[in-house]
Amino acid sequence: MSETKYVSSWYNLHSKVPESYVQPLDRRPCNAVMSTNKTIPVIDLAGNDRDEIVKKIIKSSEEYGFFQVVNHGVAKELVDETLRIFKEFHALPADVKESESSKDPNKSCKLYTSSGRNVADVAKYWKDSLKHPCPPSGEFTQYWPQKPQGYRETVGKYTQELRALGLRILGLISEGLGLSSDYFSGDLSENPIILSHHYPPCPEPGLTLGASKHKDPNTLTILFQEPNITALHVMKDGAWIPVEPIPDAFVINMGFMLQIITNGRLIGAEHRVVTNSSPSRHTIAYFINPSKEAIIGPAKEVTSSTSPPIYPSMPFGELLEKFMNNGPYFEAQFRL
Ligand SMILES: O=C(O)CCC(=O)C(=O)O
Ligand SMILES: [Fe+2]
Repeated sequence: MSETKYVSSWYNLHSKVPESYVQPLDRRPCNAVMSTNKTIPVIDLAGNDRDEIVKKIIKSSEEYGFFQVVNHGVAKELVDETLRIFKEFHALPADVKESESSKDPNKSCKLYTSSGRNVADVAKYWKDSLKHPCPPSGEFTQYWPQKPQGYRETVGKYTQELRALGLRILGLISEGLGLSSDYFSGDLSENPIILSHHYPPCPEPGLTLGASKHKDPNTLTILFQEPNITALHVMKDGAWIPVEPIPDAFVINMGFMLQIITNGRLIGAEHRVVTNSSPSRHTIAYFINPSKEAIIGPAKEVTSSTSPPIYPSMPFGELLEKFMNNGPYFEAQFRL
């Protein structure tokens, strides 16, 4: 069974995309409206002018909900090694991947395939993803894969570094919004998870998607994209903007929780992933997630009598369930 389960295992046996992977007409990349002149802002985190960096981060997050960072301080060797480990993981025999990713009976760590995120999904997606928690406490590490060799050590180091980078960026965002500098460092960032996505080559990229149009259900995402392949698109003003990979940069995007916390000022932008006829594409998504109990709602510092809360407050666990169950219809329903 596992031999045929993952897209990575069977994609090269077909010259056409199986019917269940063909998207409805209005979602196919071949029919998409692409933006011809916009790009996602790039921010140099090593710049001397801190105020300028803060301003750029806020402006990009208001306009696009996305930006890229360069000179972010995470060692290139560590990023390259982590990407190599994940690529090797997806290239392992299916039964090995399966046993390496199912050590926790509660399924904190899992390898899933072709699945979308919500009720709006009608066709399958051209990808396999490995996902597990990576909290600073080290809890759950005993359930992480042990293959390829060095997985736990490398992914452990990577997730520590990305946590520091994420908190640094959230600190800059807090500064720009008038929140305390440690606003996000407690239960709003307690439960990070890491996802390793593999999008194999696809014989008919015009018909399929690697990931549906979605907003991330978290606070902030730090994405590393394999160089030289463009496939991530961000929605702005009714058109898709491609996010070109920049060597050694990270893509930063606001999650829907940050949109709520900032009372709609920063956008949890919609994005999607297309496929390519070659080569294979790998990405690493680090999700900063609140604890289940953390109360998510507009921060009092960003609301006032003239700018009242537009969203209710509730525990993250409850909010996440509503978000996942209602998909794209959720946001309109959720507004006060
Ligand atoms: O792989 C990508 O380019 C994006 C992945 C993504 O959007 C996600 O994990 O939420
Ligand atoms: Fe996403």
